[in-house]
Amino acid sequence: MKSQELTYPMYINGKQIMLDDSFEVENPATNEVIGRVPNGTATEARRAADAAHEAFKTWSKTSAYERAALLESWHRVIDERLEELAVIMVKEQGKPLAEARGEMQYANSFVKWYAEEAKRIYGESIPASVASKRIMVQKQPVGVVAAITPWNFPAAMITRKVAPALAAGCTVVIKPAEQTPLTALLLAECAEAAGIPAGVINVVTTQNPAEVSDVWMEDSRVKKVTFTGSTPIGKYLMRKAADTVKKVSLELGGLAPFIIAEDADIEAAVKGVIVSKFRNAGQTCICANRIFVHESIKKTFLQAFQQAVESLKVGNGLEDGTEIGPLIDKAAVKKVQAQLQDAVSKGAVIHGESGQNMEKGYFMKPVVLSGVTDEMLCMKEETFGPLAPVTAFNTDEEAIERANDTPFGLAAYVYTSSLKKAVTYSENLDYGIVGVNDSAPSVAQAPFGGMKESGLGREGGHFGLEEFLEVKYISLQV
Ligand SMILES: NC(=O)c1ccc[n+]([C@@H]2O[C@H](COP(=O)([O-])OP(=O)(O)OC[C@H]3O[C@@H](n4cnc5c(N)ncnc54)[C@H](O)[C@@H]3O)[C@@H](O)[C@H]2O)c1
Ligand SMILES: N[C@@H](CC=O)C(=O)O
Repeated sequence: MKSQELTYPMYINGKQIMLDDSFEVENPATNEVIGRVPNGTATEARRAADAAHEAFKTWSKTSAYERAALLESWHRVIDERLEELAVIMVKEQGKPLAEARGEMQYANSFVKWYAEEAKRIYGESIPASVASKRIMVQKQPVGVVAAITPWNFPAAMITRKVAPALAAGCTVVIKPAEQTPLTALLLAECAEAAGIPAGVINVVTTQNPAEVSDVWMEDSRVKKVTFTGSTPIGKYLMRKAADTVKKVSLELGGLAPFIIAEDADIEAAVKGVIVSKFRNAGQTCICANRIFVHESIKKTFLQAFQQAVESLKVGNGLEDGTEIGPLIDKAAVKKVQAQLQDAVSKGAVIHGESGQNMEKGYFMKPVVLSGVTDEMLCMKEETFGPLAPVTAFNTDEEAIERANDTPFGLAAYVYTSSLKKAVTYSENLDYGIVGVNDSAPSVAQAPFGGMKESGLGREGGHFGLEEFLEVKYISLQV
């Protein structure tokens, strides 16, 4: 169904670029086309890399204070246009408006934090072994950065990369996900309004991601690729990066265990798991994917959990009170349904109403499953949807072993009232992020990222800035 077909230009070297070929952006709640964007090709990818390369020559030489001031200004403009950004995000991505506002605040917190951090890129002076020498260590920007981002957090996954890159003195070429290009383009418009010079931020929209990214991966002027998305595409980009030995940061898939120990505060655990499991309709890389509950409290937990899940309102993200929006597309719904069918065919039990679709849009009601075993697909593959599989465990050792038995290692959660258990779990879970009695750990100042096949490098905090800096050692004979 078509309603409004405004075409939004992409953004290269401070210019708005339109192409004859464009593609539709769909509202996953209504199936309406909410706009079109240019279908960029290798030509636009090259133009963007040329612009970023040229802009790097001057941007990398600006003072940290100039870059900080421009990032502060970007933060101000985003803040002024926050509601507009949140609404466009709901329309193209589907999340409830309150969550979209929350994402915009989270996204903008990276811009603010790295505006401040730009001024703290310190070098070092190291004592030399002879009196006639001085050892100096400087930090320099790596160069042009290619940023490839997913649809689930259309703003935050961009600012979490671009703000530290700019603070370090790098310039960027961005390829947003084809499902959610509008938020990215609006962020670039805000950057231009903030006075960030032409060529420093470039956005190429495309329906052919490999065509665009291949140009950047083969271009030796692009010194770094920073990617958030699925593990298979992350591995593909890592292989491609090898030819020109680019620096690589990867934020990939997860399979988060959510462990509720026998001494947990059940009410807090239910609240925590609701926040973790159903944020963005379950389409968050750190969403609880596998819920492990101690056998002794399983019955009480399941009852309270089911009751809380039944009260969640599913609907269009722009309607008041909506807590769960649609999934991003038909393929996403099919994937979750396949996991549900697989689990039921292997003996899992559905609690309450099962997850049928609504009339329009890619909606799915949240589903709670019990009697789940580790052989079921939902315990092995990232779900990315509102399916909550619950399994019981008997000892902490068993929970840790089963939680670690996966190639993924992004986020894990444990609810307990014992300090000893909190320490044992957090030290033994092979995950980059562990939330202890905390189901919402993401903040701008902390290192976000995964172990094993969940990624390489960290975003956020001073760790996130170092990913965009080279270390240069200068040996000075005086
Ligand atoms: N670890 C994190 O911080 C984090 C954050 C958000 C999402 N994710 C993960 O992202 C996945 C969901 O996002 P998705 O479905 O958009 O992932 P995806 O890998 O399909 O797409 C991510 C980006 O890669 C692009 N892409 C796809 N094929 C490509 C190719 N051949 N070459 C270059 N680029 C290509 C897409 O256009 C998009 O921009 C989940 O696995 C989720 O866990 C991880
Ligand atoms: N939601 C994550 C990003 C991955 O989906 C975050 O909390 O930053």
